[in-house]
Amino acid sequence: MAVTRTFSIIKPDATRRNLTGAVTKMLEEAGLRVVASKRIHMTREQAEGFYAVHKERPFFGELVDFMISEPVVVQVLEGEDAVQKNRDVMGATNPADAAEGTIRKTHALSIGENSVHGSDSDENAAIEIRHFFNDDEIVG
Ligand SMILES: Nc1ncnc2c1ncn2[C@@H]1O[C@H](COP(=O)(O)OP(=O)(O)OP(=O)(O)O)[C@@H](O)[C@H]1O
Repeated sequence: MAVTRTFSIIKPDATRRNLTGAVTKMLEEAGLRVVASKRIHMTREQAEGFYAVHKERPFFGELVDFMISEPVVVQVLEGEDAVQKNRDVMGATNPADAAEGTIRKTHALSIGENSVHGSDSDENAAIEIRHFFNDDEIVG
């Protein structure tokens, strides 16, 4: 299995509750290494651009409002099969459906306020990483 990278966001419901460290610990314990990390307050334009694929979904406005409500922590994670490893430790989108021991089961509040984002493919990971990080900010 190859060492790859994925992109993660610790969402406002988690940063607001001082869970940046707790969430990062779960990512690290799952075998992912944090090779870049920064706390940012997304602009509306950034959030709308990032979630453009969901533009037609009924929850789009709510999702954008939530993502800009408080700062987030954006991270690049590295590890064997990083995209899948991250999605496994995140758990299902809806915390009610998430497996025991996952980040969303442990910390998420609802399907919207679900504590973390993780890329869903290697291709999207590369696009999302470029959206938020310059090459010199990533130290592997
Ligand atoms: N029914 C819903 N109501 C409110 N918010 C939702 C709903 N469905 C999804 N969302 C929000 O939109 C995000 C993107 O939805 P998607 O279906 O791509 O989930 P995901 O792939 O598990 O999450 P992400 O892309 O954030 O990792 C979810 O993480 C959640 O915050």
